[in-house]
Amino acid sequence: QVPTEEVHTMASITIPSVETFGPNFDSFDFAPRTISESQTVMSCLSMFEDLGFISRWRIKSETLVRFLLMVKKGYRNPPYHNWMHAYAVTHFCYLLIKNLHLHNYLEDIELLALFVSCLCHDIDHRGTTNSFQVQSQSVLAALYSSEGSVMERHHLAQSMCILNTEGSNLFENLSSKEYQTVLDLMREIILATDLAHHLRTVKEQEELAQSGAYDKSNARDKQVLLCLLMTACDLSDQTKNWNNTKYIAALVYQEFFSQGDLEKALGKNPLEMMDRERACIPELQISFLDNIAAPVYKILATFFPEAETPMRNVEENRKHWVHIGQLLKRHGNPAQAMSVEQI
Ligand SMILES: Cc1nc2ccc(C(=O)N[C@]34C[C@H]5C[C@H](C[C@H](C5)C3)C4)cc2n2c(-c3ccccc3Cl)nnc12
Ligand SMILES: [Mg+2]
Ligand SMILES: [Zn+2]
Repeated sequence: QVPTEEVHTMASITIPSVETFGPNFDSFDFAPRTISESQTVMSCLSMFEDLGFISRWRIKSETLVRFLLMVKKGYRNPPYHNWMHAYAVTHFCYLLIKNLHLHNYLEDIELLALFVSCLCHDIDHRGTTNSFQVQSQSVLAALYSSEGSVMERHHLAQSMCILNTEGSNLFENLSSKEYQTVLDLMREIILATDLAHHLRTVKEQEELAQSGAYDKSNARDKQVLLCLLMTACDLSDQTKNWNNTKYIAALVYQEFFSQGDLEKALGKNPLEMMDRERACIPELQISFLDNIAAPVYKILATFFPEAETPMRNVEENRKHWVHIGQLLKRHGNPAQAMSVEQI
């Protein structure tokens, strides 16, 4: 539940145009984390309006405001997996819809589902991984570990709760068929944010992109594309300037190292990337870019030539990590893990 007066105030104002948030708000080079947290909900309203979702899906502004405030409140405050991450991911989805003319590849309802899934995809994240849920025998593991993607199933469940709450059901004016479709799509899309799932489907994404035979009437083709687009949004901090990328790495490894500390306290051996004593951040980030992030934006650029900028920026960021790695070798003690503050 969110304060009623805040909802009414925001719902009564006219929604500002997206230009309010910066002249190049709709460009791939725009860094959404430069928007202050106090402006994020308003700029989400502007994105919904600018994408034509409010009129197309007859969304009441009071419902939209309450939904956005409930989603934002649903996020905790770990270093990385917080509301600002969800906002940055959602902004990249806005960029994709605006710059790639996705309505030629996907139905309107699929674009709505993708955009709303970006907002909700990490709700109530605790800053720990799926394997940590199982290792620590958390409540969430008890609920979902038999199906896998423990955290993603929880993010989905939390999202459904908000949509099922009177006054924050964004889809209240959709037909029952549309309603069922958008929830089914959100389920597929949010579960696709598990990187282990992504690694199982990336080959198919690559083949579809290279075939040049994408078929908008083929349900499987659309599902494969939606998963690619969602992962592209989730990793989009890697497609911005070096300052942003460096900052994000500091946040991600704060989360990872805190989990590693917890695992050691539980008598477990953390993965190297979670262990502040062993991790070499430049090395780990170069392999994350090579094995996970860069292929996503290469495939995206194969589908959509307009998506060249994000792909080039990832390549640029990799060069910075190589340079940092060399500096560390030359000046630092290679065994000593670079502290995140030193990045
Ligand atoms: C900058 C950056 N670095 C990251 C380095 C590593 C990993 C990561 O999960 N690696 C893997 C490596 C193998 C195979 C699977 C499962 C596990 C074993 C763990 C993935 C993620 C990283 N990541 C994310 C991110 C995206 C989606 C979910 C969670 C996160 Cl944290 N967003 N930004 C970053
Ligand atoms: Mg996630
Ligand atoms: Zn995420």
